Parts: sequence; structure tokens; C-alpha cells
Amino acid sequence: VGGDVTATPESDDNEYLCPVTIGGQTLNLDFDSGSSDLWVFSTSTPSSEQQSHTIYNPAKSSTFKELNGFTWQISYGDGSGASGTVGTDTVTVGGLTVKNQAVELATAVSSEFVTDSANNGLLGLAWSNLNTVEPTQQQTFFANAGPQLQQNVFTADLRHDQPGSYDFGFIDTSKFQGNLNYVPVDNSQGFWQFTVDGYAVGDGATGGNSFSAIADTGTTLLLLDDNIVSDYYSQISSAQNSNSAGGFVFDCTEDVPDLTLQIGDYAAVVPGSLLNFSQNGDGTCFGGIQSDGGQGFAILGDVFLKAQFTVFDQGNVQLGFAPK
Ligand SMILES: CCNC(=O)c1c(-c2ccccc2)csc1NC(=O)CNCCc1c[nH]c2ccccc12
Repeated sequence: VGGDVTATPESDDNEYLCPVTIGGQTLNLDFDSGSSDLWVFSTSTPSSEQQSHTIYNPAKSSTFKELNGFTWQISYGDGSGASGTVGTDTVTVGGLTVKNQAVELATAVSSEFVTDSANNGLLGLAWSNLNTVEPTQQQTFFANAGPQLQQNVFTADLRHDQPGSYDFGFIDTSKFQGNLNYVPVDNSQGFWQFTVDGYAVGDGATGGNSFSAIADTGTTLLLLDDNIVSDYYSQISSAQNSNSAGGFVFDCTEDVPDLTLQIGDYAAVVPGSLLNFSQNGDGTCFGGIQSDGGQGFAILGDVFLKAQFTVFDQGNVQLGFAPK
């Protein structure tokens, strides 16, 4: 048994939304390998915050069960967050069904989510030890689906300005070139965390120290250590770190170098075209590489994942990468 679902980019590839059916109601959710809560806009969300969102109505689902007294509260590094109550329902993604899946109903959501009308919630795909439900932590959709999957994996094929896909339970070899390169994952912090062994800017030599990184479909950009960020932008003459723009910008006319991350034997190339992320409207462009804010690990978000086919292997606790 498996599932294949289309991942559609919002403007500027800011996020990727996938249709999810919960108790017979279909909402577009952001699949997020950087968190572990499945939460949705619902009839419990204040009407002032529901705005033009598609909301889930548990009263209309014959399979919804309230988890009485259970609550959740999540906050993300960009200052956004949400909180609420919990129930279970039947959740279907691309033909793959999980019964009694914890579904977290938002009773409060931050403004970033209220104004993002295309996003009706998140489906967490990190490890379940990151789930925020109290008093009893809940399993993710992928953890619950694991036992019924042919292969205990899901794959991400995100694309620039065009639909991509997530597959659950199988690896579609037509979606990548060559062989998959696997690296071990340390899931002790709940992330798909692994070691990057070095980096190269443009066609320069690979250098630098090894560093820890997470594969994070829920983060838009490629967030790296400040030293690497400075090294990268030193190669773009007009680059500057702009407070008003919220990060490094450069003239849109510039030739933007590739970034290569050495992951074991695999040289993961992120083409310069993806590193010129968006236009600021004043002739400057916003970089796809930005600071990780001293997190202690790099966050390889959608900018990185668009350039690779990625296998999230829950069974063997490893990640696989291949060029597309
Ligand atoms: C910027 C979003 N990413 C993070 O905050 C983040 C951090 C993190 C922590 C502190 C400072 C900077 C980043 C570590 S792991 C990690 N990854 C996640 O938290 C993944 N989930 C992001 C969900 C999310 C946050 N704001 C949104 C706006 C639209 C769609 C999705 C989102």
C-alpha cells in the first residue's frame, strides 16, 4: 500500500501545499519534515482568524473522536505558532489511509498563518518525539502509516514554480537520475538530522568543517552557518545584508554561483538559479541562502530540496539523495 500526492508551490515557492482528506473533508496542508504536529484550521478557530481558509468541521465527520482534555501548542523559529485541542479521525493522503490519526484543531493561530489563506494547516513529517500534544504525545501520520507501507519511506520531489510530489511507501526511480546516496540520520532531537562534510561555492574547491543539518520541507530557504553565508556572498559583488529586506540581497543582474554541499560521497549541487530566490521589486533580489540564526544546525529547506530527490527512510533511520 502506498500514496502519491501532488505538492503545489505557492507564489515564489514559499511553501508547498498538498490535498489531505480528514473525515471526508479535503484541505490543502503544508507537509513539514521539520515538525511533527498535524494541525488544521477548524470550526474551533476564531471566525476572525478563519478568514478565507478552508476549515475542518469535526461535527460533520462521522469518524471524528474528541481526545478530551488534550491540548497542543507549537511555535516556530520565525515567531509564528498555533495552539488548540485534539481529536482523532481518518486521514487519507494520495490514497493512503490512516485511521485514528491525531488531528489537532487550532483554537489560536498567529498572524503569519491567518494571512496565508492557501495554507489550512500543517502535516508534520518529522519524528514523533517532536509532537507537542499533552498530556500524551501523538504519532505522526507517517509513523502511523509505517506498518502498512511496502517500504517504510516517504520521498520528496519539490520543484521550482511547478507541481512536485510526495510518495509514501515506495521509491519511484523515474523521478531521479543515477543512484541514491544514503546517509545516517540522528533523530534524537526529532529532526531528519545528518552531517554535511563540506561545501563549495561556484566551481571552487570543497572545504570547510563538517556540520550538522536537517532536511526540512517546512522551511522555505537554505539556512546556513554565518561563516558559510559570508563566504558565499563574498562571491557576489553587489551582495549586502539588508535589514529592511530581512537578509542578503544583490542586484538581480548578477550571475549567482552554485552551492555544493558534500554529503558523504554525494556532491549535492544547488544551482545558482535557485539561489536567486525572489525579486524585491527595486532591482535587487533576495538570496535563497540566509543565516540559520546560530541554531547549531543548518536548515536545508525547500531551496535545497528542489534540487534533489530525497528519500526519508523511517525504517532504516537514514536519508537518501539523488540528482533529478
Ligand atoms: C522558518 C521556519 N523554520 C523554523 O522555524 C525552524 C527552526 C528555527 C528555529 C529558530 C530560528 C530559525 C529557525 C529550526 S527547525 C525549523 N523548522 C520548522 O519549524 C519547520 N516548520 C516550519 C513551519 C512554518 C513556520 N512558519 C511558516 C509559515 C508558512 C508555512 C509554514 C511555516
